[in-house]
Amino acid sequence: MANGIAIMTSGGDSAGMNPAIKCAVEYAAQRGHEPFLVYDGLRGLIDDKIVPSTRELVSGIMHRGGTMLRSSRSKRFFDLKFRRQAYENLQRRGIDKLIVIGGDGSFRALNQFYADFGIPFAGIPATIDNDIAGTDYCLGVDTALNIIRQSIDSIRDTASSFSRAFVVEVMGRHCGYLALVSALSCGAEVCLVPEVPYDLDKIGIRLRKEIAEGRGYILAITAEGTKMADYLTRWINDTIGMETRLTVLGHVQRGGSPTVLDRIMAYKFAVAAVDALDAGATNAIMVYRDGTYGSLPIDAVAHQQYKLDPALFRLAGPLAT
Ligand SMILES: Nc1ncnc2c1ncn2[C@@H]1O[C@H](COP(=O)(O)OP(=O)(O)OP(=O)(O)O)[C@@H](O)[C@H]1O
Ligand SMILES: O=P(O)(O)OC[C@H]1O[C@](O)(CO)[C@@H](O)[C@@H]1O
Ligand SMILES: [Mg+2]
Repeated sequence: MANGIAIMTSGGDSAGMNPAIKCAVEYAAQRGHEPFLVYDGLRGLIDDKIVPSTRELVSGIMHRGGTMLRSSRSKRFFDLKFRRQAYENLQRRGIDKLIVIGGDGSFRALNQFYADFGIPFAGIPATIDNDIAGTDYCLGVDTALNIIRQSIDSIRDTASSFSRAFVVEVMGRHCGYLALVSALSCGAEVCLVPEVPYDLDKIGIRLRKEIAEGRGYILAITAEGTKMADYLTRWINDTIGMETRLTVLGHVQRGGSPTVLDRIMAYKFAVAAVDALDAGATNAIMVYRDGTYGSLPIDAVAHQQYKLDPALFRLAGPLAT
């Protein structure tokens, strides 16, 4: 009987992927499976970049950011012809289960693959965007937040020294989670995210009043999904009358050594993924919700809209008005 489990990473890399790879390999072997590694994500699945894993291959990776398996966004995987090629690569090696560490798009890809060829998979949520429905946490978020925190703390030093305003754009695709948590934890004055309506007139009245009372500098955080960074920079400069600079943090947010939280979460998710496959799950996503680990069927995750935590939503209001 085939007992190969292939482990892969897909979509945007995030810190915590490496600890998840290591744990999945080691735990799968302990449970009597033959672990394989897929390099280059879905592209590698198609192009047969699949090797049996050994302890050596996954040693010394715990502290490294990104993914040692590398990742990709593959147009070809949308095409059945290439998915069939991927299936044949797995079949030849006796691989009958997959663990995918990635985001919602990667889960949809593997769900399509399951519908085509019946290869069960378990998904481990890993994306700095924290935009996966059904889970409060995705691997990489804490590390990204710490990098953003460090950057904003540094920007505050120069903002206060020069009595300037700074607009800082953070990643997150359509999700405002990174921006909002960063704004709250860094004490920003303004935060614009796609999920929360904002009112520049009210923000203007508030900032002018604070400046009249002695405010010397301003920190404003925007989520990339608002596409407001350039406009807000000009608006603060011209309307509020404070010299303003823009910093787009960009891909620096995706790198860095995983934090303790990301390492521990990676282990929990990886063990849960192997256990879920052993228990007969066919397309389950590992989740962490209200302090509890569990799994959800793919439809409750990849085809649902992510919703911002209502408590965060309420805290965001004062920063957007
Ligand atoms: N319906 C689908 N059918 C086949 N392949 C798909 C499907 N949806 C997504 N994919 C594949 O999954 C890849 C990864 O998805 P995506 O680029 O959205 O990243 P992600 O996994 O959501 O991670 P992140 O959002 O953090 O970058 C896509 O580039 C594409 O190759
Ligand atoms: O790395 P790429 O392909 O430029 O994609 C950037 C996107 O990926 C993410 O970093 C992760 O999904 C988003 O926050 C960002 O919009
Ligand atoms: Mg995604």
